[in-house]
Amino acid sequence: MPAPIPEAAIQAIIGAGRRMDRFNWVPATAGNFSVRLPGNRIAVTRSGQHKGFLTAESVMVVDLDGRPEDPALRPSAETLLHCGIYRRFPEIGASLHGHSIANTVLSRRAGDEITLAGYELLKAFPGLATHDASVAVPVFDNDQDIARLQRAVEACWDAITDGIPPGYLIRGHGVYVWARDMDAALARLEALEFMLDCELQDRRNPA
Ligand SMILES: CSCCC(=O)C(=O)COP(=O)(O)O
Ligand SMILES: [Zn+2]
Repeated sequence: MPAPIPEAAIQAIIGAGRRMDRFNWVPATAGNFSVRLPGNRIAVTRSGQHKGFLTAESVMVVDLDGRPEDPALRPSAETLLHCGIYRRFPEIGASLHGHSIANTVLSRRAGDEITLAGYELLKAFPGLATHDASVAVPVFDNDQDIARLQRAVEACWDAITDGIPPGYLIRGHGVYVWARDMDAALARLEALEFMLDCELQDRRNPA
C-alpha cells in the first residue's frame, strides 16, 4: 500500500493552480505542477485537469522516472520534464509549468534564448543581488516527444558553465520554473512572467 500524499503537498499544488489561473497562465487544461516527496516520490497533477479547479483527486504520485504508483491514473503528459528537474537538482522541491501570453508570444519569436537584463526583479533569481545583471533564459523547440525534449534540456544544462537559470521556455508552448519549495517557485514564476511581459510590451511600443 503506497504512502498517502502529504496534505501540504496537495494544498501547495491546488493553491498554485488557483494563483496561476488568476493571472490567466493556465488557460483550458494548460499547465502542470509538482512537489517532491520523501522517498524519491513526486506529487504531480493528473493530465487534462483545469489547473484553476484542482482537488485532492487531481494529484497523484510518480517516481523519478515518471512511473505512476497507481497505474490506473494518468499523470501530466509533461511529467518527464518535472522528473528531469528533480533528478538534476536534488535541492529542488517544487516545479511549475504555465502557458502565459507573454511566454508563448516571446518564445515563438526568440532564438535559443531570451536575455533579461537590467530588471530589479532579476534579484528574485538565485545568486543575483543587483539589477545590473543579465540572465539568458533557454528556449527549446516544442516537441510532442517529451522524453526527447527532456534530452534537449539536459544537453543545454550540460553545456552551461556559469549557473543554470531557474527556468526555461518551450517555443510557442510555455515556461518551466523550479525552486526549493512551492512559494519560492511561484515567486520565481511571477518575477519571470513580469519581466517577459515587460519585454513583450517593450517590443510592441519601442522607445
Ligand atoms: C491543452 S494544454 C496541452 C498540454 C499541455 O501543454 C499542458 O501543459 C497540460 O498537459 P497535462 O497533461 O499536464 O494536463
Ligand atoms: Zn504545457
